[in-house]
Amino acid sequence: MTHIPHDLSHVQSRDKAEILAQALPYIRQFHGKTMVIKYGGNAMTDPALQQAFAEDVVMLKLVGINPVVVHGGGPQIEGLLKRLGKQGQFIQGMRVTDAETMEVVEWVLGGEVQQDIVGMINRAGGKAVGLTGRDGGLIKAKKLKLLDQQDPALEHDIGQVGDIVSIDPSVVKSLEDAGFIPVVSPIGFGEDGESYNINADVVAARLATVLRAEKLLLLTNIRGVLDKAGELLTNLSAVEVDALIADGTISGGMIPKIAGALEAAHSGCNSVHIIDGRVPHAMLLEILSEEAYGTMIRSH
Ligand SMILES: Nc1ncnc2c1ncn2[C@@H]1O[C@H](COP(=O)(O)OP(=O)(O)O)[C@@H](O)[C@H]1O
Ligand SMILES: CC(=O)N[C@@H](CCC(=O)OP(=O)(O)O)C(=O)O
Repeated sequence: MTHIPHDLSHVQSRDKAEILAQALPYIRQFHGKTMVIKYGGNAMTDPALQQAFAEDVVMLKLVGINPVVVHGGGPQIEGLLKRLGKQGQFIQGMRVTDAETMEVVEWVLGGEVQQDIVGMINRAGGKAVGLTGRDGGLIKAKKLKLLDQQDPALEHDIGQVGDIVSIDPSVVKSLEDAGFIPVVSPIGFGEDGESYNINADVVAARLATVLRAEKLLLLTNIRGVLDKAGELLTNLSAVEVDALIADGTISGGMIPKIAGALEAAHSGCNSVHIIDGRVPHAMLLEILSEEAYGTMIRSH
């Protein structure tokens, strides 16, 4: 065992106390505010990180902040599709969703993944409640028209992928007010009750807008948005994002993420960040300390 000299352990506990004390102004500033946290499927693969995530969510609630979790589950959907002998296909970061894939999406997101997260938060001492877009009429959707990025006259048919028509946040607000932590699966419902698969970043961004959330945090499996040389871009505006998409620096799953982030920033969400969910307690550090993490998306 390493011996810690008395004076050094003293310094360490003083540092710890300072870190805790630093949180006070943030707790005061954010008390009573709503924060939407997108928990990406890639960020939830490690059990120790899952535990840290659940503890952070409970901690936020206990200090008077209202976290609303929107979860993904892309890799988990991919896993079940593979077992069924199907190969997933994506266009502009959106999964091509035929009827069978839609069934898998509903099982995996609305069932397994949602209930895992609800269970983890509850074991950490919170009171989480799982919702899909059907519950309380939360997410109304219609079929997404996906236009080709190069030729907008060309439309891609990607099946049952949803475009959000409206969000009725009353069920989320009632749960928040009653002390619960809503955990939302990104599944929307159409006029005839048909289900739609919606990218979780898009749902998180729209929910943050409708709830007038103080913050939108998108937890993913990368440090933030990177440039061509792999360097972290610490903050980005719409004009800069357009250029990065046009030259191919931003691609795949980062496209809906950044589009959602921009939408939320434009619609008045005070701060929007893409952060690394692989860092233990990344969310807590971003919210309750002066450190800046990941990429901040600016509205101008
Ligand atoms: N410029 C970029 N900077 C960072 N990641 C990028 C960029 N362009 C594409 N990506 C990809 O986007 C991925 C994050 O999106 P995604 O896989 O959908 O994550 P999540 O499951 O968290 O939503 C990264 O792991 C990376 O592979
Ligand atoms: C239309 C579409 O692409 N839907 C996503 C929904 C899950 C998701 O967004 O998961 P991540 O956040 O882990 O990527 C999908 O089927 O993978």
